[in-house]
Amino acid sequence: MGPPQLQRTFLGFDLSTQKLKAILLNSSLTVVASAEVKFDSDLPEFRTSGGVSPGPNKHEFFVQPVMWVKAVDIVLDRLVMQEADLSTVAAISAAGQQHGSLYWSKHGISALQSLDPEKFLHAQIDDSAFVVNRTPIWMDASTTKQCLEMETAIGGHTQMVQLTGSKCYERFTGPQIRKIYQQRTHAYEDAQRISLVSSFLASLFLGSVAPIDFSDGSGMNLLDIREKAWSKACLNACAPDLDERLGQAVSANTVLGGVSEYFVKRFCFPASCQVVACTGDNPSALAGMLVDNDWLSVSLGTSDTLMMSFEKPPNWEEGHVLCHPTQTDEFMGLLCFRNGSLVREAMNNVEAGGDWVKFNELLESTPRGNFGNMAVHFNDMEIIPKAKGTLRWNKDCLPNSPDASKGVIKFSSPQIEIRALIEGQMLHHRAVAEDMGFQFGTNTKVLATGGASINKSILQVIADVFNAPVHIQNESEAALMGAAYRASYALYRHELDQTVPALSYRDHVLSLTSNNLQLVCEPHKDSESIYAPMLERYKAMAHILQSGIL
Ligand SMILES: Nc1ncnc2c1ncn2[C@@H]1O[C@H](COP(=O)(O)OP(=O)(O)O)[C@@H](O)[C@H]1O
Ligand SMILES: O=C(CO)[C@@H](O)[C@H](O)COP(=O)(O)O
Repeated sequence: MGPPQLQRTFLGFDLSTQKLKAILLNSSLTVVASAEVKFDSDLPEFRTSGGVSPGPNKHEFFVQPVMWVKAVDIVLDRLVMQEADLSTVAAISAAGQQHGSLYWSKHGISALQSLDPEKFLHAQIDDSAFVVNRTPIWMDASTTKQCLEMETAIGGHTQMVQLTGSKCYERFTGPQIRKIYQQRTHAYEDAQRISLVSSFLASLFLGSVAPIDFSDGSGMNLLDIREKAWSKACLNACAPDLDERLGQAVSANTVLGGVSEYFVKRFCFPASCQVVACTGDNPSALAGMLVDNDWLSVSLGTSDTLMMSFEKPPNWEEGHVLCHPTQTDEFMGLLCFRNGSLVREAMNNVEAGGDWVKFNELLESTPRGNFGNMAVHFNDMEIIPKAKGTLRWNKDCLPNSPDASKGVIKFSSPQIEIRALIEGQMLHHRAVAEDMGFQFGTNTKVLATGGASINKSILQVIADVFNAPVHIQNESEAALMGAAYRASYALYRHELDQTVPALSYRDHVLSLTSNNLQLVCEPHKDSESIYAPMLERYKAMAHILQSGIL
């Protein structure tokens, strides 16, 4: 047995749309155990599809919070079954899908503080712990009215962008809270505290309601991202007495306190184990990627997201600017595309019987550029641009031709359908990233993560459309790794003699582990000549879909 410091482990979680994942890293930040709980298949009693349920009204999506609590019970049991030694865990942190909100009842807060280690968490943090049992998540797009009201109240969307880094988006937590306040006023009044999904996980481990961190807090249209404090104007525009329900926001590097006695007694965590502020899954993915500012980070989870670091917030009113999770003086740019994996999955089911190997064979059997066939599939209302519908163009369709808005009904083969989907998705992502100010150039490198990043055929299309080499890390789950890395860094800062200068987050992590980047795909030489004109055609197609809903 080595010295105690070398026996310490760090536990990270990622509560994303479809799963709860856990990872245990040793003192050299290498994986020693991992486990996951898939909501649809492991918790069928909640009847989710892709981890969520549609609400009764258009664009409404929700989750029952108890499902997430139950998933925590199960994932910890699964770690123990793998003989993970939880008595070595020095610090815990987590990532959570962004924007979702949980509304704690008075009873829920006292239950958190007095958990009985003889019982499951879900038997104690049950429906009565929350005043809203069908809690909105990021897929919910039903708050257009509240967005307008909030922006109007603070003087328009430019003002909202200046303050919070984003104009009001339907899924952002502020408009969602306002909807609860307006439509379920009693529930809002009874809510003692409001958590994000990330700070909810921190609360379970802490045994009291945990603060929201600046990065995930930037996805609410409530935080002043420059001042790193709730904006009074935005709070007032949202709902009354909101500051006391949110509590003070903190840096993602904050050690919040010791783990709840429940985990010490039930799972043998050491009493010294510290809980570190949790953050959103996208900021956590950026933290897990350990890359510098030349890189474009691409997460292919349920949503496709692009992430980049900025020293100063870019001047664009679409997209999102968040407080950076690890470089505390900097910002991160985030673009989120709703029509990501679920659209690919639907196409895989129809055209390749749900078999990704077959899907890839079909994708690879068509040439780059797809003989001039292109498609845009916004099955659900896309976030940027706000557009819905499907449009297929063959080589003869031109932006000004009379049938441009109808396009063609179906392509002649599954091969063409599949390539048109993947090329169309990546052209969409590139066009929006360029609008945000990301410059694709000879230095650009892409790092891919998330569930679909194991698919090399899709990564090759990204390399070609972005005209940049694509890398992956050894572990395909950057958000999860980021959670455990941050736990290690915050504890290092917490224990550091204050007279000694602290290493940066990246230097700390890289002093313990290597980055393990693997180059997986390089762009073909003719890529730019093929995809530059297609980018213009894509823009015309997206414009047609966008005009359709205006
Ligand atoms: N081989 C594959 N090729 C393409 N997509 C895949 C593959 N394996 C899994 N996926 C996609 O990954 C998605 C889940 O990614 P994940 O990052 O776990 O999601 P989340 O973190 O949002 O819960 C699934 O919706 C699935 O479509
Ligand atoms: O809404 C956003 C980001 O703004 C989503 O990216 C959610 O954070 C869900 O993440 P995944 O489960 O798709 O990783």
